[in-house]
Amino acid sequence: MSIATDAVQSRQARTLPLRYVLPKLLRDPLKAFEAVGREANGEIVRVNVGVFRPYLVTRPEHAQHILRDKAPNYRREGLMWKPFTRLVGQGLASEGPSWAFSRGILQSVFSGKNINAMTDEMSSTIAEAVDELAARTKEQPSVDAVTELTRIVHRTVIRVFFGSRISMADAERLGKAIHIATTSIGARMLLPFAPHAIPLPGDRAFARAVRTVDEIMFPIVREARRQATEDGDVVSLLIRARDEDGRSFNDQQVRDDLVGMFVASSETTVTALTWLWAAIDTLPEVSSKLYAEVDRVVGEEQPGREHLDDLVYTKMVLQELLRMYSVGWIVPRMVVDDDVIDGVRIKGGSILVISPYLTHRLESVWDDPHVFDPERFAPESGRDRHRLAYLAFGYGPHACLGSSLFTIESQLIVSAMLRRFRPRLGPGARVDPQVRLTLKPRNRIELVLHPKAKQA
Ligand code: HEM
Repeated sequence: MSIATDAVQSRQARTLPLRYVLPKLLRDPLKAFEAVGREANGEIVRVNVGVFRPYLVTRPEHAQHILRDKAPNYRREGLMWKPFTRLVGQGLASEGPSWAFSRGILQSVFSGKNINAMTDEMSSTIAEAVDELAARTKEQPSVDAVTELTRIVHRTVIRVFFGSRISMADAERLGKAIHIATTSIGARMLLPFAPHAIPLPGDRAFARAVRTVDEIMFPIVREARRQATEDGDVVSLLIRARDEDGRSFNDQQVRDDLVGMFVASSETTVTALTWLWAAIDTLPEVSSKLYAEVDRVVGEEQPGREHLDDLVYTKMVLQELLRMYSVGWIVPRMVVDDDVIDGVRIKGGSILVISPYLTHRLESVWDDPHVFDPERFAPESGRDRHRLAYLAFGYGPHACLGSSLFTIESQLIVSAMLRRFRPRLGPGARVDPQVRLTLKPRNRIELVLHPKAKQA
């Protein structure tokens, strides 16, 4: 389908009124969001949520217009990003030349042979962490999924990012400080117009957490620059990296983008892997196929680079997981100049939200979208789908830089866990998504790590 952009024949977007949205929004925000998606039915609408009326975009063709064809007109900035830059600086979370510089450097670091070296580091770290978990849960197999997956993912990310440049104690402090910073920022993001002179809940915790991050990060970066080694940890890679014009990062930029990547990579991965066990718990056909693949491909070995190509079904399950539980459930943009998309006028200066969560539930795009079915991602299927039918990692100039790292890390974590356990949800565990910066489980998810029987 081509997108008509003719201003003369254009019309206003239909607005879904506050009285329609608000009661549902208060009862259950995600259900309300789904109801809004059904009502919009692929059309571009404005959603009246009181203080502002963002455009909501769900159709793949419309998303392509925004994320790729006219990307410069839809900037990933806006008031809601401002507080975030105090934690991650002016590189990745900004737009324009400083973002392009960061993106160029990071793209060169997170590619090709560096990813292979990172995979080897991840493989041994994950195996160690899961073996420790197995030893700890011998007597008491019931655990909190988020706590244990956070342990595994943080340890892995910290090893890949810092190598041996950080002590265990500082690694733990850093993980905690970044967690506090990202969770205490909520009020500022919800009230983007509030001046900084007016204190908001979370401000002090946020400022303390950022100070802790700086106290840990700057000495590591300075020491790595002084030593100038050829090591493969991300700190060293960032210090050595050059963009196309031969420019390199200063210490502040290394610190900022490391923190940015840590934030982008940790919570997303933990949340996705928490959903996994919940999603397959009631689907014996999916789980037994997954177990059989891991048993056949990995068996008793330590999951590593050599197994990845054969963990095909595991990868399909992860793709389907991010279709149904799109951790990045909305992708917001600021509209720069007036535009017309498919006959609908879009006003410059307004906010527009693309929703992977809703795109992934469009009946016109996906067969039985509410059914968890990894076969949609079988190597031979899905050829007739629009490229942007699947938006889990965004698209265009801002597309996720960590999608391959996520897939590799998750294939390794899932297979390392299935080498030791048959995880099941605890009795009475409820799986209820909650909308935050990412789509998270509302309640504690208890996992029972039944030990896997030894293979004959
Ligand atoms: C479940 C895992 C993940 C999901 C669902 C996810 C999703 C996304 C999405 C939707 C975007 C696009 C945002 C936009 O267009 O505004 C994005 C951007 C980004 N992601 Fe991920 N991501 C994941 C894991 C990772 C990992 C592991 C890393 C790093 C190692 C990472 C690094 C980034 C970065 C740096 C960007 C910003 C790129 C830019 O603005 O140029 N992500 N991610």
